[in-house]
Amino acid sequence: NPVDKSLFQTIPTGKSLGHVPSRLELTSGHNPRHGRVLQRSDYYDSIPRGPLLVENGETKSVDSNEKAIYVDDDNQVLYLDPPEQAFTQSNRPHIDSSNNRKTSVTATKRLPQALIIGVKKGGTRALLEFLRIHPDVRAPGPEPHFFDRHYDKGLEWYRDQMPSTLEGQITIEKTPCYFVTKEVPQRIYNMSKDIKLIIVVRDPVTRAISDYTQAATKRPALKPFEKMAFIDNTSRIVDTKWAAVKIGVYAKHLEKWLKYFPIRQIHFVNGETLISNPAGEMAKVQDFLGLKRIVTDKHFYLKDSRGFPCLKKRPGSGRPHCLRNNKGRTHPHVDQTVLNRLRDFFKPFNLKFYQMTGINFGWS
Ligand SMILES: Nc1ncnc2c1ncn2[C@@H]1O[C@H](COP(=O)(O)OS(=O)(=O)O)[C@@H](OP(=O)(O)O)[C@H]1O
Repeated sequence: NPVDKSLFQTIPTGKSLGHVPSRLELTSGHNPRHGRVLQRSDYYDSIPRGPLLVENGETKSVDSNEKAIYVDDDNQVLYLDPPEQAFTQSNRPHIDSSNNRKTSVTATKRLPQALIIGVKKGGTRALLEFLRIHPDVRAPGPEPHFFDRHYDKGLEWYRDQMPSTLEGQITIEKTPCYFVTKEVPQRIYNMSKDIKLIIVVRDPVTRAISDYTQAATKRPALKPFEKMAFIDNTSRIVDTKWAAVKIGVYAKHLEKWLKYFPIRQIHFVNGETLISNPAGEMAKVQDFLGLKRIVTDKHFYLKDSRGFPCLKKRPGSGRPHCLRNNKGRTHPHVDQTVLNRLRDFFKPFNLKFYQMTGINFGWS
């Protein structure tokens, strides 16, 4: 019995889910967390459901309604999930009840086959949200931070952070810190040497200001950007130890990845073009992942004066969806001489990066 995979994306629940377990297993049995026997007839698709609160990558149940709340690294609420689609008695794919075994669908949690590894403030959230429109892509909302923070929890923990996928669907996650954490390339290689890696890059100077803006939102007493960027303001020697600067030396970080992965296994997304021409960048990403080009310009609209592209329809709800206001923050004014000094600093590293990738990003 072949199953129409589109069912998994399009069927609305049509009823309130009420307070249901956050995850239903495909097999019946006792769920220690909820202390009851799960029946196959409850929900079949094993999509993680609310009520959930996801905080710093941790998932907790909450007592409110059936919305999932995703928060970003800086603890800003990203979005509230609408009730997700569920299979009901009438639209559920066929199950062979005689031997109580699934015959036609294998929805199971798998380790990722692709990762968005960086860069922080490059546009990684936008890329992930755009990819999630694709019916053959599934991804967790929060950043798992497995290879940098939670590696000691093991691969089974990591797998458990992933949504269930059907045969042929790609599991992907994004954790921008991976790109700059020195242990990570080898750890990823040990999991899968064939994994596809995606890096969203952006002019390192604006990236640094974006990073600073985020930090200053959390710590209003933070020194001005100009004071952070230089070891001392008279000599204007760039403080290469400051993370906002260090992350932008892309060539140095990339060298570490190339010890484990060939360059053809890494796809570079132009973060600036992801804003000005999202469909163009998405076409290349879909090609790289071996996906049919389903996400196209018909999925986007330009929202407002900020000029960021938004989705016309969010999967699940069908409503328009823009990234929250913690993306696209207004940057502070930075003195032109400071910008020039930083541009000079990054120039040789940018040129090296263009050589390594074979792409001229045009930042210098
Ligand atoms: N469609 C859309 N909507 C809103 N924002 C967009 C979009 N596409 C890219 N961007 C840019 O993404 C920047 C944030 O990057 P990340 O998502 O990688 O940040 S984070 O590392 O996960 O915190 C964010 O940086 P700032 O503008 O500096 O806030 C945006 O410029």
